[in-house]
Amino acid sequence: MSTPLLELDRLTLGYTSSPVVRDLSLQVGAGQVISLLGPNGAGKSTTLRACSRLLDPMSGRVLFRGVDTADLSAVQVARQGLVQMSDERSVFRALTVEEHFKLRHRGQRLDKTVAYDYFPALAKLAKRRTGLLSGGEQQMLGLGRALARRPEVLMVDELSLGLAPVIVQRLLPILRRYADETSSGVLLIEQHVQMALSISDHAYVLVHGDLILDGPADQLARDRHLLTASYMGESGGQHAASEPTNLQDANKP
Ligand SMILES: Nc1ncnc2c1ncn2[C@@H]1O[C@H](COP(=O)(O)OP(=O)(O)OP(=O)(O)O)[C@@H](O)[C@H]1O
Repeated sequence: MSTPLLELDRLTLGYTSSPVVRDLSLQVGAGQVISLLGPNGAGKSTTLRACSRLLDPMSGRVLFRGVDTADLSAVQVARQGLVQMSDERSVFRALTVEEHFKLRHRGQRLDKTVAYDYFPALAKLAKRRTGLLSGGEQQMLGLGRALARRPEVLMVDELSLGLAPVIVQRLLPILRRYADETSSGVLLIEQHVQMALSISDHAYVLVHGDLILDGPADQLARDRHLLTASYMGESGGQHAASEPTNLQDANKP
């Protein structure tokens, strides 16, 4: 198998001496959309912080294109293409949509043609001040700006925050298309679980910092009971002492 674009290798993370994510291994391959699911406080955002180099691992490694990122700064990993959609969410209300693409992002140029290709509606709104955009349009601009950085792995934490499900349903497939068309990877945190699974190849479920379950997204989408049970900590054992349930392994003869 080729080297994954992003690999978390037995990652343990925390803010104090007690870890909030334990021994997490996960992979994002070229052209894959991977969901990281789990209830509130499970450690999902903490995991993305470590990938973005905003938090040093207590143990374990984050590898980008097979290279340990431990010696890289947050700006360096982002420049190399491991990008978290974050501050793109905030818009400058007095600037137009077009003007947002002239702003560099931590020194990186934005390619507005990429954003307009994925969101033709943005091109039509180019001259509008962003203070006058709807919440969905602002999120479109945020995602458009993240894609305009041409990430090799894009990490998205709760695209749906504050948005109506119908808008999320329109935005999420863009991530699928981006992965398919550019062979980039996407690592997605999303509370709309079924919507996330519908665009994902594979999903991992974290509960209280432990990987409880992982498997092909279509299989998890079909087995809602297993997914619900995992959120309740009933699948594969509750804490690190037990092995996580891997649906692919479980199905091997
Ligand atoms: N800056 C911080 N300092 C100390 N503890 C933190 C910090 N940020 C998060 N935590 C704690 O780490 C744990 C995991 O939080 P995290 O935000 O990663 O969870 P999450 O799965 O993303 O949750 P949610 O879905 O609610 O966003 C929680 O117990 C949280 O209170």
